[in-house]
Amino acid sequence: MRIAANITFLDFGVPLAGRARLAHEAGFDGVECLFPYALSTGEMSRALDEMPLALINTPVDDWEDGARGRAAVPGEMATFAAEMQRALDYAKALGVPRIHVMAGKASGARARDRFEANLRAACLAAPEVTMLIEPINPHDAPGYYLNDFDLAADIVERIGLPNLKLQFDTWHARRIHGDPLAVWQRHARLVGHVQISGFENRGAPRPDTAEEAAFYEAVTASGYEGWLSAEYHDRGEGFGWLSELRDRLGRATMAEA
Ligand SMILES: O=C(O)C(=O)CO
Repeated sequence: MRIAANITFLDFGVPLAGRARLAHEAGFDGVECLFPYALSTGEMSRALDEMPLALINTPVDDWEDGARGRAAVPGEMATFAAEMQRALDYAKALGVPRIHVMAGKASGARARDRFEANLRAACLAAPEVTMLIEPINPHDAPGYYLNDFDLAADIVERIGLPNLKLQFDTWHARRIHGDPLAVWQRHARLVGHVQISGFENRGAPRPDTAEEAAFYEAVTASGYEGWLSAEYHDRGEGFGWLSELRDRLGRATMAEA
Protein backbone atom coordinates (compact mmCIF):
# COMPACT_ATOMS: atom_id res chain seq x y z
CA MET A 1 0.00 0.00 0.00
CA ARG A 2 1.17 3.50 -0.75
CA ILE A 3 0.48 6.49 1.46
CA ALA A 4 -0.66 9.82 0.00
CA ALA A 5 -1.10 13.28 1.46
CA ASN A 6 -4.38 15.02 0.75
CA ILE A 7 -3.00 18.42 -0.25
CA THR A 8 -6.41 20.08 0.05
CA PHE A 9 -6.64 19.31 3.78
CA LEU A 10 -2.87 19.36 4.46
CA ASP A 11 -1.66 22.72 3.21
CA PHE A 12 1.93 22.47 4.54
CA GLY A 13 1.64 26.21 5.20
CA VAL A 14 2.03 27.11 1.50
CA PRO A 15 -0.20 27.71 -1.55
CA LEU A 16 -1.39 24.68 -3.56
CA ALA A 17 1.47 24.82 -6.08
CA GLY A 18 4.10 24.20 -3.37
CA ARG A 19 2.42 21.37 -1.45
CA ALA A 20 3.30 18.24 -3.47
CA ARG A 21 7.03 18.97 -3.10
CA LEU A 22 6.66 19.34 0.67
CA ALA A 23 4.58 16.14 0.84
CA HIS A 24 7.41 14.34 -0.96
CA GLU A 25 9.96 15.73 1.49
CA ALA A 26 7.77 14.65 4.42
CA GLY A 27 7.90 11.05 3.16
CA PHE A 28 4.58 10.58 1.33
CA ASP A 29 4.49 8.41 -1.81
CA GLY A 30 1.98 10.58 -3.65
CA VAL A 31 -0.78 13.14 -3.20
CA GLU A 32 -4.48 13.55 -3.77
CA CYS A 33 -6.05 16.91 -4.45
CA LEU A 34 -9.81 17.35 -4.13
CA PHE A 35 -9.88 20.42 -6.34
CA PRO A 36 -6.87 21.06 -8.60
CA TYR A 37 -8.98 23.44 -10.71
CA ALA A 38 -7.52 26.69 -9.37
CA LEU A 39 -4.37 25.80 -11.32
CA SER A 40 -4.19 25.03 -15.03
CA THR A 41 -3.24 21.46 -15.92
CA GLY A 42 0.20 22.74 -16.94
CA GLU A 43 0.73 24.53 -13.62
CA MET A 44 -0.50 21.50 -11.70
CA SER A 45 1.75 19.19 -13.66
CA ARG A 46 4.78 21.35 -12.82
CA ALA A 47 3.69 21.54 -9.17
CA LEU A 48 3.45 17.75 -8.94
CA ASP A 49 6.92 17.27 -10.39
CA GLU A 50 7.24 13.47 -10.16
CA MET A 51 4.65 12.90 -7.39
CA PRO A 52 1.74 10.65 -8.47
CA LEU A 53 -1.69 12.30 -8.19
CA ALA A 54 -3.87 9.47 -6.88
CA LEU A 55 -7.29 11.13 -6.93
CA ILE A 56 -9.24 14.27 -7.75
CA ASN A 57 -12.91 15.17 -7.15
CA THR A 58 -15.46 16.45 -9.59
CA PRO A 59 -15.64 20.26 -9.27
CA VAL A 60 -18.00 21.93 -6.78
CA ASP A 61 -19.29 25.53 -6.71
CA ASP A 62 -18.03 26.82 -3.34
CA TRP A 63 -16.73 24.19 -0.92
CA GLU A 64 -16.43 26.65 1.98
CA ASP A 65 -20.06 27.60 1.46
CA GLY A 66 -21.11 23.94 1.70
CA ALA A 67 -21.36 23.01 -2.00
CA ARG A 68 -20.72 19.29 -2.50
CA GLY A 69 -21.32 18.59 -6.22
CA ARG A 70 -24.49 17.56 -8.08
CA ALA A 71 -24.33 13.99 -9.48
CA ALA A 72 -27.50 13.04 -7.55
CA VAL A 73 -29.31 16.34 -8.01
CA PRO A 74 -32.36 16.00 -10.29
CA GLY A 75 -32.60 18.70 -12.96
CA GLU A 76 -28.86 19.49 -13.02
CA MET A 77 -27.79 16.90 -15.53
CA ALA A 78 -26.22 19.26 -18.07
CA THR A 79 -24.16 21.10 -15.44
CA PHE A 80 -23.04 17.79 -13.97
CA ALA A 81 -21.99 16.54 -17.41
CA ALA A 82 -19.86 19.67 -17.92
CA GLU A 83 -18.24 19.26 -14.48
CA MET A 84 -17.59 15.57 -15.11
CA GLN A 85 -15.92 16.45 -18.40
CA ARG A 86 -13.72 19.01 -16.63
CA ALA A 87 -12.63 16.35 -14.12
CA LEU A 88 -11.90 13.93 -16.97
CA ASP A 89 -9.84 16.57 -18.79
CA TYR A 90 -7.70 17.08 -15.66
CA ALA A 91 -7.45 13.34 -15.07
CA LYS A 92 -6.26 12.75 -18.62
CA ALA A 93 -3.76 15.63 -18.61
CA LEU A 94 -2.32 14.69 -15.21
CA GLY A 95 -2.49 10.88 -15.39
CA VAL A 96 -5.01 10.63 -12.53
CA PRO A 97 -6.55 7.14 -12.33
CA ARG A 98 -9.41 7.93 -9.91
CA ILE A 99 -12.20 10.51 -9.71
CA HIS A 100 -14.43 10.96 -6.69
CA VAL A 101 -17.84 11.80 -8.16
CA MET A 102 -19.53 14.09 -5.64
CA ALA A 103 -23.26 13.38 -5.20
CA GLY A 104 -24.44 16.77 -3.94
CA LYS A 105 -27.38 17.62 -1.73
CA ALA A 106 -30.59 15.79 -2.59
CA SER A 107 -32.85 13.03 -1.31
CA GLY A 108 -35.45 10.50 -2.41
CA ALA A 109 -36.03 8.15 -5.32
CA ARG A 110 -35.43 10.73 -8.05
CA ALA A 111 -32.02 11.56 -6.56
CA ARG A 112 -31.07 7.90 -6.55
CA ASP A 113 -32.16 7.44 -10.16
CA ARG A 114 -30.23 10.55 -11.24
CA PHE A 115 -27.12 9.48 -9.31
CA GLU A 116 -27.15 5.99 -10.83
CA ALA A 117 -27.73 7.31 -14.35
CA ASN A 118 -24.92 9.87 -14.04
CA LEU A 119 -22.52 7.31 -12.55
CA ARG A 120 -23.28 4.75 -15.23
CA ALA A 121 -22.70 7.33 -17.99
CA ALA A 122 -19.42 8.51 -16.41
CA CYS A 123 -18.11 4.96 -16.00
CA LEU A 124 -18.96 4.03 -19.57
CA ALA A 125 -17.47 7.26 -20.98
CA ALA A 126 -14.09 6.67 -19.32
CA PRO A 127 -13.48 2.98 -18.60
CA GLU A 128 -9.79 3.71 -17.93
CA VAL A 129 -10.69 5.86 -14.89
CA THR A 130 -12.06 4.42 -11.64
CA MET A 131 -15.07 6.40 -10.45
CA LEU A 132 -15.53 6.54 -6.69
CA ILE A 133 -18.47 7.38 -4.48
CA GLU A 134 -17.90 8.36 -0.87
CA PRO A 135 -20.42 8.37 1.97
CA ILE A 136 -20.05 11.64 3.90
CA ASN A 137 -21.45 12.02 7.38
CA PRO A 138 -24.47 14.32 7.86
CA HIS A 139 -22.80 16.35 10.66
CA ASP A 140 -20.11 17.58 8.26
CA ALA A 141 -22.30 17.85 5.14
CA PRO A 142 -25.98 18.23 6.07
CA GLY A 143 -28.25 17.14 3.23
CA TYR A 144 -25.54 15.27 1.30
CA TYR A 145 -27.25 12.50 -0.64
CA LEU A 146 -24.73 9.72 -0.01
CA ASN A 147 -24.75 9.55 3.79
CA ASP A 148 -24.52 5.80 4.44
CA PHE A 149 -21.98 3.09 3.51
CA ASP A 150 -24.65 0.43 3.01
CA LEU A 151 -26.48 2.69 0.55
CA ALA A 152 -23.21 3.33 -1.31
CA ALA A 153 -22.44 -0.39 -1.46
CA ASP A 154 -25.90 -1.09 -2.81
CA ILE A 155 -25.42 1.51 -5.57
CA VAL A 156 -21.99 0.14 -6.53
CA GLU A 157 -23.34 -3.40 -6.68
CA ARG A 158 -26.48 -2.48 -8.59
CA ILE A 159 -24.57 -0.58 -11.28
CA GLY A 160 -22.06 -3.43 -11.37
CA LEU A 161 -19.43 -1.79 -13.60
CA PRO A 162 -15.78 -2.69 -12.92
CA ASN A 163 -14.68 0.96 -12.75
CA LEU A 164 -17.17 2.01 -10.06
CA LYS A 165 -15.90 1.60 -6.48
CA LEU A 166 -16.45 2.73 -2.93
CA GLN A 167 -14.27 5.44 -1.37
CA PHE A 168 -13.75 4.49 2.26
CA ASP A 169 -13.00 7.37 4.64
CA THR A 170 -12.36 6.16 8.20
CA TRP A 171 -13.74 9.40 9.65
CA HIS A 172 -17.07 9.14 7.86
CA ALA A 173 -17.33 5.42 8.70
CA ARG A 174 -16.82 6.32 12.36
CA ARG A 175 -19.34 9.19 12.38
CA ILE A 176 -22.00 7.36 10.41
CA HIS A 177 -21.75 3.79 11.69
CA GLY A 178 -19.56 3.94 14.83
CA ASP A 179 -17.03 1.20 14.03
CA PRO A 180 -14.84 1.63 10.92
CA LEU A 181 -13.52 -1.93 11.26
CA ALA A 182 -17.02 -3.43 11.08
CA VAL A 183 -17.84 -1.28 8.04
CA TRP A 184 -14.58 -2.37 6.39
CA GLN A 185 -15.41 -6.02 6.99
CA ARG A 186 -18.83 -5.56 5.36
CA HIS A 187 -17.68 -3.73 2.26
CA ALA A 188 -13.91 -4.23 1.72
CA ARG A 189 -14.41 -6.01 -1.60
CA LEU A 190 -15.98 -2.89 -3.12
CA VAL A 191 -13.33 -0.39 -1.97
CA GLY A 192 -11.17 1.40 -4.53
CA HIS A 193 -9.63 4.13 -2.38
CA VAL A 194 -9.10 4.73 1.35
CA GLN A 195 -8.82 8.03 3.23
CA ILE A 196 -7.44 7.94 6.76
CA SER A 197 -7.34 10.14 9.85
CA GLY A 198 -7.38 9.68 13.62
CA PHE A 199 -10.63 7.93 14.52
CA GLU A 200 -11.39 10.12 17.52
CA ASN A 201 -11.22 13.62 16.11
CA ARG A 202 -10.07 13.56 12.47
CA GLY A 203 -6.59 14.61 13.53
CA ALA A 204 -3.45 12.76 12.39
CA PRO A 205 -3.79 8.94 12.13
CA ARG A 206 -2.93 7.06 15.36
CA PRO A 207 -1.67 3.63 14.23
CA ASP A 208 -0.26 3.20 17.76
CA THR A 209 -3.78 2.86 19.24
CA ALA A 210 -5.38 -0.59 19.48
CA GLU A 211 -8.46 0.37 17.49
CA GLU A 212 -6.62 1.92 14.55
CA ALA A 213 -3.98 -0.84 14.55
CA ALA A 214 -6.76 -3.45 14.26
CA PHE A 215 -8.22 -1.53 11.34
CA TYR A 216 -4.92 -1.43 9.42
CA GLU A 217 -4.38 -5.13 10.10
CA ALA A 218 -7.83 -5.88 8.65
CA VAL A 219 -7.11 -3.73 5.59
CA THR A 220 -3.87 -5.63 5.00
CA ALA A 221 -5.56 -9.00 5.56
CA SER A 222 -8.29 -8.15 3.05
CA GLY A 223 -5.69 -7.85 0.28
CA TYR A 224 -6.39 -4.14 -0.43
CA GLU A 225 -3.43 -2.82 -2.40
CA GLY A 226 -4.48 0.76 -3.19
CA TRP A 227 -3.69 4.08 -1.57
CA LEU A 228 -4.16 5.15 2.03
CA SER A 229 -4.58 8.88 1.72
CA ALA A 230 -4.14 11.11 4.77
CA GLU A 231 -7.11 13.48 4.84
CA TYR A 232 -7.15 15.07 8.26
CA HIS A 233 -7.18 18.35 10.12
CA ASP A 234 -3.56 19.11 10.87
CA ARG A 235 -3.24 20.20 14.49
CA GLY A 236 0.55 20.33 14.40
CA GLU A 237 1.09 16.64 15.27
CA GLY A 238 3.91 16.33 12.70
CA PHE A 239 4.42 13.26 10.50
CA GLY A 240 5.89 10.76 12.98
CA TRP A 241 2.72 8.70 12.46
CA LEU A 242 3.82 7.99 8.88
CA SER A 243 6.70 5.71 9.88
CA GLU A 244 4.56 4.13 12.63
CA LEU A 245 1.94 3.32 10.00
CA ARG A 246 4.54 1.88 7.61
CA ASP A 247 5.88 -0.33 10.44
CA ARG A 248 2.36 -1.43 11.33
CA LEU A 249 1.55 -2.31 7.69
CA GLY A 250 4.89 -4.11 7.31
CA ARG A 251 4.27 -6.23 10.42
CA ALA A 252 0.72 -7.02 9.29
CA THR A 253 1.98 -8.10 5.85
CA MET A 254 4.60 -10.38 7.41
CA ALA A 255 1.99 -11.91 9.70
CA GLU A 256 -0.16 -12.67 6.64
CA ALA A 257 2.73 -14.32 4.72
O1 LIG B 1 -15.36 15.55 2.73
C1 LIG B 1 -14.60 14.60 2.55
O2 LIG B 1 -14.26 13.83 3.47
C2 LIG B 1 -14.08 14.32 1.24
O3 LIG B 1 -13.21 13.47 1.09
C3 LIG B 1 -14.61 15.06 0.09
O4 LIG B 1 -14.05 14.62 -1.07
